[in-house]
Amino acid sequence: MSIIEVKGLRRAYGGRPVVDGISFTVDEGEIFGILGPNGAGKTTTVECVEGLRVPDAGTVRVAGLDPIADHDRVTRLLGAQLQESELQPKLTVGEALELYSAFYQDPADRGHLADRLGLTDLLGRRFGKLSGGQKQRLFIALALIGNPRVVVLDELTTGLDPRSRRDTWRLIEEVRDSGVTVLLVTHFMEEAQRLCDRVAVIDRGRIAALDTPAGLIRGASAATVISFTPSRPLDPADLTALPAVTSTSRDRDGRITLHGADDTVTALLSLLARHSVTAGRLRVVDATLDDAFLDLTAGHGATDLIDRES
Ligand SMILES: Nc1ncnc2c1ncn2[C@@H]1O[C@H](COP(=O)(O)OP(=O)(O)OP(=O)(O)O)[C@@H](O)[C@H]1O
Repeated sequence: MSIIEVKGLRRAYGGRPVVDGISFTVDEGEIFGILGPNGAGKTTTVECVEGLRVPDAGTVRVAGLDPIADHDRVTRLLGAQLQESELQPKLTVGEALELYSAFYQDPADRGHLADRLGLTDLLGRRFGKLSGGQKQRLFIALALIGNPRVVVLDELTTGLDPRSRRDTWRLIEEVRDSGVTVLLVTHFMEEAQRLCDRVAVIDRGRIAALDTPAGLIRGASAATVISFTPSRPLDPADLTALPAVTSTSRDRDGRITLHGADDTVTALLSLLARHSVTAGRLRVVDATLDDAFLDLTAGHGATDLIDRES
């Protein structure tokens, strides 16, 4: 069953459309990812879902409610991650939890929430003294304090070191496992691949693709990446003529990389046999969500988005 429905959403700033007819639904209990290059319209989209921005056109429903007309009811069932600047540096973790729980009629048990998010030992610590990972844990706790059915997390792990990011992923999975639907905006492909049940790739205000991470990879024009160093030079025309090849490149050392499909591998092996060429350090790997993303958003600021850890 869908808990979020977005249909034909449009929003312009100063006459410039930044969200240009976006439609998607999020099923209850899934982690739904929103990916896209900088400025693609991701935050504007989720802010319309949260009722923080008024759409110019289209409809948004959260559990059947209009986030603008039914703002109070939507606020009670949707938890949004705060931005760092929204908390006073002198506020302690315990005070922040107390303050935010006062906004709800039936808040979550603060002690239990602090325990679950590893904040119990930090209750007396001021917000300004927390590490990046500790702040993110507090933001997740504050997003959950009203016992929401949906949480919206917008670039939650940006700026975290790899270990804190992985710890945060585990927490997000636990949140989902507790029955809460997660709408996750991220720039990290590895994060989307690991966490998301489905992903919408937004490019220039429109949905470029919507599928499971595996489906997006399969749908990429080059699902297989082949690299090898031939024992003798090969005719580039023979390589580009291989079935399903979408790109070929050769580096300074003569190593060749082909993007293609399973058929490309078989045909390449026949080509090499026919020319009595051996393939040094032959590697055949599946494309990643990075490859699919770059394919879908070619040339639109996408290079900013590659997970640099990988
Ligand atoms: N209040 C505003 N007034 C004018 N332009 C805005 C406003 N908010 C956002 N924009 C512009 O709208 C476009 C989409 O912004 P949005 O924040 O939705 O993109 P995004 O995909 O979340 O980007 P990023 O990945 O960089 O956070 C950008 O060009 C942005 O500069």
